[in-house]
Formats: sequence, C-alpha cells, structure tokens
Amino acid sequence: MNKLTLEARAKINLTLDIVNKRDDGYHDVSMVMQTISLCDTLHFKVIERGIKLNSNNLRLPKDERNIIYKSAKLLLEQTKVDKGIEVYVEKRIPVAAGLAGGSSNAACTIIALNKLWNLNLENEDLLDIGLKIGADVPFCMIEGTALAEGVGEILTNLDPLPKLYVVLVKPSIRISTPWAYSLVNIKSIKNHPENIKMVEGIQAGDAHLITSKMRNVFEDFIFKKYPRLTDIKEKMIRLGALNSLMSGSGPTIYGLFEDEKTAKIAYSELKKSYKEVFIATTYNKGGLYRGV
Ligand SMILES: C[C@](O)(CO)[C@H](O)COP(=O)(O)OP(=O)(O)OC[C@H]1O[C@@H](n2ccc(N)nc2=O)[C@H](O)[C@@H]1O
Ligand SMILES: Nc1ncnc2c1ncn2[C@@H]1O[C@H](COP(=O)(O)OP(=O)(O)OP(=O)(O)O)[C@@H](O)[C@H]1O
Repeated sequence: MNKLTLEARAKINLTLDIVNKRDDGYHDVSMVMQTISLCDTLHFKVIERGIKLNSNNLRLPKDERNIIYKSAKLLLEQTKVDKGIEVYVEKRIPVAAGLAGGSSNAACTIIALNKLWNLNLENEDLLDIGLKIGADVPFCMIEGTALAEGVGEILTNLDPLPKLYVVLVKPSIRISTPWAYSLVNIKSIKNHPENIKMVEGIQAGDAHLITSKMRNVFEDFIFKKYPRLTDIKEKMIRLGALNSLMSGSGPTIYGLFEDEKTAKIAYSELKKSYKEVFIATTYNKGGLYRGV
C-alpha cells in the first residue's frame, strides 16, 4: 500500500472544566469531548524522501509550522524510517476555531503513516506520539465520546451519544489557545461543569439531560473580551437548539438540535448574519485505526 485517504473529524466540547494550573505551563482539565461529522480529507502518498504538503486552503502554512508536517517529522525522527510522504489536505474545518482542526489532522497523519511506512507501532505508542504533538491529539485518534482528563490525554470512552444535529458558527475573530488559557483564573470559576451528571445523561441516552449539562468555563473569560459571542448562543436557542455552547477555547459557538429540519432552518437563518456557518451530526464510529 502506498496511498491512503482518511477523514480528520472535528470535535466539540460538551463540557470543559479547568481544575489546576501545572508547573509545566499546561492546565489539568476535565472535559467531555464529542467527535462530529465535519471533517477535512487527507490524501497521503508515500514518496522516496521528504515531507511535501499541499492544500486547498492557501493560507495554511505548508512547512514546519503545519501540524501535519510536525507529526510526520516526529515519526521520521523516532523511527528512523527511510521514506517520505506527500499529503494533500482538503480543509473544511475552520482554522483556529476551537474544533481541533489541527489536532485531528495530526491524529490522522500518525495513524496513516504507521500504516503506510509499515511502522507497526502499538496503540499506546501512537497515543504517546500524539500527545507529544498536542493535548487534543489523543482524543482525535480515538474519536467518539470520551471524558478527557490530565491535559486531555487521560481518556475514558463513553457510550455513543444519541444522534444530534450540530450547527456551528465560527465568528471572524482569532483566539489563540495559550492566550485563552492565560486569561483563566481558576479560583474565580463559579459553576464548574457537572461532569458526573453529564456522564449519567450519556449513559441514559437522554439528550435533554445531556444538553442541560453543557458548560465550558472558558466562556466566562472569553465572553468578557468578546460580549457579542453571547448573541450567537441566544440566536441558537431562539432557533430551537436544545442548548448552545462555545467549543474549546473558542471562538466557535455550536448548537445541538434533535431534528434535522429545525437544524437546517437554523443553519439558513444564521447564514444570513455570519459568513462561516456549518451543519454536522454527532459522530460515533471511528476508533484508533479507522479500518486502516
Ligand atoms: C482548549 C482545548 O482545545 C480543549 O479541548 C485543548 O485544551 C487545547 O488543546 P491543544 O490545542 O491540543 O493544545 P496544545 O497544542 O497541546 O497546547 C497549546 C497551548 O495551550 C495551553 N494548554 C493546552 C492544553 C492544556 N490542557 N493546558 C494548557 O494550558 C498551553 O499554553 C499550551 O502551550
Ligand atoms: N493542518 C493544520 N490545520 C489547521 N491549522 C493548522 C494546521 N497546521 C498548523 N495550523 C495552525 O495551528 C493554529 C491553530 O489552528 P487549529 O485549527 O489547530 O486550532 P483549533 O481549532 O483551536 O484546534 P486545536 O484544538 O487543534 O488547537 C493556526 O494558527 C493554524 O495556522
């Protein structure tokens, strides 16, 4: 095999709690993550040597700054394999959006290269390499629904969510993840997410309990800087979302809908006011090897 095409899916946070600031500059978190069907498509082709990158997104860096490049380079260094890779990325997930657009690309790259370069790495090794690239990468490798703790790498698989429709608005502001974490004052957080109740809702397959427990503590800090983001949440609810939340460190706001028709109407309405609007569903298949 010398060619492979994989889908790199985005994630949303159903909850996000920040519980501790660590000495290494990272934070311990406790969050329920969910994969959604919104995805990039990555086309891989083995070449003799080097890492070549191209994309339909002309603004994406194609050199060492790209997380796909970083992932391939790390695997080359760790395994000393004498091969190269060419990757074409069809980018659909908005960039720097809080949807793990980069992390999911890294996850796919590690999985694809393990196969294409015949590395035969164990699951644990793949997840460890993923973590070296970024805190969200291990979740993007396993996909589905999971509780993520530590910096995001301690993963507990949860039952699949009932199928829900996801409408997402990516406002035209840029939020860097380190900056978002630097705004957080853990002591000032009043309502920590009820992750146990969220997990119970997921176990019961109860969409109403699940959506009633959605909570992201980043909202407290990011909404102070960008108050207009609350308008999007309010609009989502008015348009019939069971609930609405900011994903990750933002700025994307998503709404969860039970029925397709209401979600489609909400999508069309939001399109009138915002440029980057997406519609997707929750996604529960996947898994570490994705059939590869
Ligand atoms: C906000 C989330 O997307 C929620 O899922 C993640 O916590 C961010 O994960 P990520 O983008 O994969 O993060 P990384 O690329 O590993 O880290 C970028 C920067 O974010 C901060 N960071 C990230 C994850 C974490 N648990 N604590 C942190 O403080 C650190 O300043 C770090 O240098
Ligand atoms: N393959 C890639 N896809 C998207 N962004 C990338 C990629 N490689 C590097 N980047 C850079 O990473 C930065 C963060 O983008 P990304 O889409 O990963 O943010 P995010 O949605 O907050 O997700 P994450 O949780 O992965 O940080 C951007 O500045 C972007 O230019």
